[in-house]
Amino acid sequence: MTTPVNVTVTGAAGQIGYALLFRIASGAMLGPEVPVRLRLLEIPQAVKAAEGTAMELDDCAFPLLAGIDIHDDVAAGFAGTNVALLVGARPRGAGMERADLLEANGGIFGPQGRAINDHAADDVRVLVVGNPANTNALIAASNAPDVPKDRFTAMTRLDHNRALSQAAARAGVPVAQVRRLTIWGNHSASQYPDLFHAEVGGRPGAELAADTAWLTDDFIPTVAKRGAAIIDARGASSAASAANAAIDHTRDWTLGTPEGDWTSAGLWSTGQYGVPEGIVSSFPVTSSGGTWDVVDGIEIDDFSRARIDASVAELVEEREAVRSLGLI
Ligand SMILES: NC(=O)c1ccc[n+]([C@@H]2O[C@H](COP(=O)([O-])OP(=O)(O)OC[C@H]3O[C@@H](n4cnc5c(N)ncnc54)[C@H](O)[C@@H]3O)[C@@H](O)[C@H]2O)c1
Ligand SMILES: O=C(O)C[C@H](O)C(=O)O
Repeated sequence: MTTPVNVTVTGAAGQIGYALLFRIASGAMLGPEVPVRLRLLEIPQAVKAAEGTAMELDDCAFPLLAGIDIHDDVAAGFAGTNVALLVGARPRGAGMERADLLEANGGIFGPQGRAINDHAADDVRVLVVGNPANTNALIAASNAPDVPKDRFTAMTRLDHNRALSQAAARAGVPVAQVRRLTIWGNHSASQYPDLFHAEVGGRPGAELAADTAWLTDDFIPTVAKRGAAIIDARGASSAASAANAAIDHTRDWTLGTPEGDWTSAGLWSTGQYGVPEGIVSSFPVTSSGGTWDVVDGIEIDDFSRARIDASVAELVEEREAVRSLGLI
């Protein structure tokens, strides 16, 4: 039997955790042949709820599920981990300023980065879902000096999937006929969903984007503010779609992206497309052999440049804030 892959999920007793764990255990993330051992990492108050989820996982009798461990200690939670999904984060509370949120999350992602550095497997791959996802990924990566920076990613796949769906609806084509869309920048309202290089129903995405009123007043804000719209409608942030995006991201990272397409992921910038080095920004990416590569050679016009720059400026500000707090 193949050796099980160790998958750690933080915030396992939360909403996203509940939508995520069963799909990982079913084989949707790493493939139908790969057994998984789940490590659920929670804060002490939520361990009992995680135990309930583990009971339900047992009750599914998933053939690929090789074991479940529950931890409230970061070192144990990441021991030997191959895939770490960092979902648990501190939500913004009433009266909390952005700096308070960054500081509270620094208290989570700094120690988790150090624990990954010291205890995870050599091939560890990390996806940060908990918000602010890009800067939390930056904090975790900065606290893991022995782990290559390209192993830390932030999730913008949900934004990417939202953009695919909006573009397909506009063109009246199935979502499978939308390819090569890009989310640039931050997983926040400043992100830039770029249709100009996409293909939609066999036609250039630039044809859809030529309707500037629709592009700027509808498509871009609908995608960028979708998270807030879901919170408004559900009274809670997106969970099943976020879990689905985490599955998509990790599956593509591990098994590769389809030929002729690309996707979006938050990666440690090495300066591509004028994005400053050392921030975690979303880029157009392909994956093969377990490595993300930023797609080369995309021409960026003035319209796109201004929007990419604005989102990147927000990431640089977040980096300065966490730097001044001593978190990186
Ligand atoms: N990147 C994205 O696209 C995206 C999309 C949706 C939600 N999110 C974010 O994902 C995060 C989780 O969302 P949710 O709806 O599951 O929240 P939730 O409040 O339902 O669950 C969060 C869980 O994290 C746990 N937790 C808190 N601190 C922890 C720590 N230090 N270690 C381990 N676990 C800890 C909590 O006990 C809780 O069970 C939020 O930050 C949310 O904003 C990101
Ligand atoms: O939790 C949020 O603030 C929103 C979430 O990041 C989302 O995009 O759905």
